[in-house]
Amino acid sequence: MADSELPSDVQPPSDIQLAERHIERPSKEVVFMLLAWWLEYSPDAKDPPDITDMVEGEEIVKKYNKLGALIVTPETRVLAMDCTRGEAHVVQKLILLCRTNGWMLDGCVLYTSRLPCSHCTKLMVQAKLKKVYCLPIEPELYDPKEFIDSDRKAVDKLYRINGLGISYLTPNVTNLKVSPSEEIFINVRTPKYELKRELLFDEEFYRDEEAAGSSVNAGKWKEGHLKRCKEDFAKAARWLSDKTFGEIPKDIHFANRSAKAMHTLRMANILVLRSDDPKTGVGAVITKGDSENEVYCGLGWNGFPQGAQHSDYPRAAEKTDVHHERKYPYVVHGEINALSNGRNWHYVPGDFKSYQTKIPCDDCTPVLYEMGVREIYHPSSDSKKRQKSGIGYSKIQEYCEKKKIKCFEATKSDKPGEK
Ligand SMILES: O=c1ccn([C@H]2C[C@H](O)[C@@H](COP(=O)(O)O)O2)c(=O)[nH]1
Repeated sequence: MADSELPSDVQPPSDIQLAERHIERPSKEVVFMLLAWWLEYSPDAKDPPDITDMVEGEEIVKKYNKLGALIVTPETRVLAMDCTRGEAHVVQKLILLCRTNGWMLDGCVLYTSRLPCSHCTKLMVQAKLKKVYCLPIEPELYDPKEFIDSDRKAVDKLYRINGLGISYLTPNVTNLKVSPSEEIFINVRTPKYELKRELLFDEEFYRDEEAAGSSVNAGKWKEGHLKRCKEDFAKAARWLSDKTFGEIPKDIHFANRSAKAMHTLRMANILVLRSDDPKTGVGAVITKGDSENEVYCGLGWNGFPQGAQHSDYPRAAEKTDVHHERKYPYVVHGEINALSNGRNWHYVPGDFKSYQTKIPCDDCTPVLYEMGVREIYHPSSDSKKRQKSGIGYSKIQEYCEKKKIKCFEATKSDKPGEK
């Protein structure tokens, strides 16, 4: 709910109360899993075509689900991410993209929305990935039913022989905050959208896995585990559909590229979950290329420098006017983190886009420009709030007027949001 919508007797928390607040942040694993899930909903995502194989003299037609996937380095940086877009399976494509760029994948972790098929798994082993996390939903290969079991056995063998770890991960969203920058999505209430994803596995599955001593789901399934997993999954699906992932509202525009741009902006909104700024979370996604072939290059959120403990730096914005006693000199901005975490940079000036949950400040605008960002997508900006902030936000206007950067503002009006 926006401040202006608060009932008159309810005061928003003061700057100091905010600064003292303990922030519940989901783990990076949870955020990566949510991103993999969200990537399945990309307007670009497409189920790959069927593959026909000969098995025991008979033709079988194998059907596959699309999925979302991220490859994450041991230092927890996202090296590559995408959804299945067409013919090639996304896991294969991402691994090959990394390898052909000369990036070693030893010890990297893969987050996928579904258990990858054997075609993808053997490449994961070959690339020396360390671990795979996926949602406990229907696997990538889903038909014919009688073949699923056989492919799972092949996948399981690949995991077991090569010591590749796999866990089903149900994102736990119990304490997730609603960030101030989520207001754009809350102002325009998203129609309730039921996620059509069902937990695949039933009691029978868990029992079989245990009996087989399978490395998939290795470990004992304790009494009550399945129940908790089901509850967590239902909660996560509800959270995704209500708070962040609802159907893209028809009345928010980004000129004529609304669906894809809104999808990426919402991805930036998921990243806000990891911000440790007590007042304003900022998420940013840097991409490259035109909308047909847009590649995700870097993800970031604002926060105190790595390794910072709660009391290491001043956390308030307005408590004092003394520069070094406020949070501003210490917080690393979302876009800067996205730029510095980015890989996939074949440096082509002018080719990059930034999707961010706040307009860029006067420090970030020139950096974005000089790093090659030429388009910025952001939610509608509240100028009253900007004036209250300890940072300036006027330079972006100047860059737009000089046609150095184009800004696209998500607006609720009938008119396209280009400025
Ligand atoms: O371009 C920008 C501008 C600001 N941020 C960050 C910096 C701070 O952590 C917050 C702003 O805090 P206020 O208390 O709302 O002034 O946003 C950023 O990441 N990128």
